[in-house]
Amino acid sequence: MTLSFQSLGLSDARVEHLAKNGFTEPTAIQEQAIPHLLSGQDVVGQAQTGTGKTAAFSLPILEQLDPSDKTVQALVLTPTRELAIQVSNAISELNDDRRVRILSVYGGASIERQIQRLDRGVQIVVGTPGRVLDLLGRNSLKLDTLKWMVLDEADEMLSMGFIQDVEKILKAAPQEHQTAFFSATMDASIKALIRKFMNDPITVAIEMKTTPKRIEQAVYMVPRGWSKSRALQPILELEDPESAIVFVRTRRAAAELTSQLQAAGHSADEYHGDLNQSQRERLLHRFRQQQVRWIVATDIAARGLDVDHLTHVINYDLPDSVESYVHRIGRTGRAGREGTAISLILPYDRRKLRQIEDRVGQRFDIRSIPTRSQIEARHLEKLQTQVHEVLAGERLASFLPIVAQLSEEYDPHAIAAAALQLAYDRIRPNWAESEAPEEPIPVYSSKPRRNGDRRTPRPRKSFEPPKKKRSSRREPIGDRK
Ligand SMILES: Nc1ncnc2c1ncn2[C@@H]1O[C@H](COP(=O)(O)OP(=O)(O)OP(=O)(O)O)[C@@H](O)[C@H]1O
Ligand SMILES: [Mg+2]
Repeated sequence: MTLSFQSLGLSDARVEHLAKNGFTEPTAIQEQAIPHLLSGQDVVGQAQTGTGKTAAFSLPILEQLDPSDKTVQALVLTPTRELAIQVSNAISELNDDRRVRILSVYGGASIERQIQRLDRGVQIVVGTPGRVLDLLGRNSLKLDTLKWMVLDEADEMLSMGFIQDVEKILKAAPQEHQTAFFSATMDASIKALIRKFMNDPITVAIEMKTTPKRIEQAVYMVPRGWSKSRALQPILELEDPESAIVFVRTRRAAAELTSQLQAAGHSADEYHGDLNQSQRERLLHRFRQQQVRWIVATDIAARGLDVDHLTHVINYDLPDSVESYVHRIGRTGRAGREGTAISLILPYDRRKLRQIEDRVGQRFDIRSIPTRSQIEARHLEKLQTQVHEVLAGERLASFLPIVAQLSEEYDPHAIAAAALQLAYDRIRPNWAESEAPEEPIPVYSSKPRRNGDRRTPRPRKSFEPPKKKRSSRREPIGDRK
């Protein structure tokens, strides 16, 4: 049974405001976390990507903060700048009291302007650790009246790359405050840190062992002797993504693949840490406005981003960690929508793939690169769906006189087929330039699996890092050259 927002302890006015924003029923994490947060407890909240964790931690803060007090009462830390902006926008949308001021603070943007805003009085600050520390150091941000501290993407924030900054920030907060950690992934290694930073926390965990069912996950093997960029082409022809994030490992790979996609006439742009902050924000804005269809990104886009029309996530390169896979694919299939996640693999990726399978509790069947006839069939199927939609619409009537005229000479079936041919020719790939094979290319395997393929998936708690080289330290979300 789903509870209402009201029964969770939120005020009538807030519930009404939520309904206006399309929030009629709480999601599972909201249902379970909000009452604990309202009662003053520390909370560790784990729930799948795209299930409304932002509102789960923001609503109790908005409900209980004192709007007449102009000092900073809540601080939310996020691992990336764009996430700081997005979360502060989300909180602003949930807020209906004009006295409540929310500010995002992050690097790459004018610190003076952020200081001015803080001076004028802000109750909720959302920021990246680096800039928050900078502002604390200048005494522009003061935390002595802080009541709530939230780590969004907590496992990332407590990873080696961020932990020292986070500790310094926590030291600046008063003893008495409420702490909340939220993420879609929390591995066992952060338990000790939770004990260190939290006061008898309650853990609210929802469906942690799997990824959202609404995300269809597909894996393609790059054929022997093919480059990945060549293999990507028939996949894009088959899927024809409305809107996609293509994840690559390095900034350089992002730039290269973007150039290739653009040269082939696609609407694509690159998104990574070599861009300056205003370029990053501008691109994300164009992507949200659907002015760019595909972005080629490093892992700086893996966590938290909420772009509602995103239909596809493509792992051009597999991520380094299983957590990152979960977050990347979670950019699609949000808030009850459907989405598709596609991964391209090479034979040596099989081990990593196995770890991903264990984590998401699913075996993937490895597909070979789409053939021309598969692509053709998919396009015809799509065309048929579109014809159904057009038949249900009204604009159709204006074409009827042409049909009447043509039917003096031709059979109506032939006329319909001719119109379909015209439509199909516009959407089908240009086969002369296509890499799509005529015949399926067999998926090759390096070694047979030792225990055969019959193992049932066993969800695992966390990712086992490969034995060599990598230590348990993880880089902060950033990206590689
Ligand atoms: N109760 C609700 N009713 C309708 N939509 C909701 C509700 N709660 C959240 N949403 C919407 O769901 C989307 C995803 O929410 P959010 O970004 O908070 O997910 P998340 O759990 O933080 O995901 P991630 O792990 O990827 O960060 C947002 O667009 C948000 O507006
Ligand atoms: Mg989130």
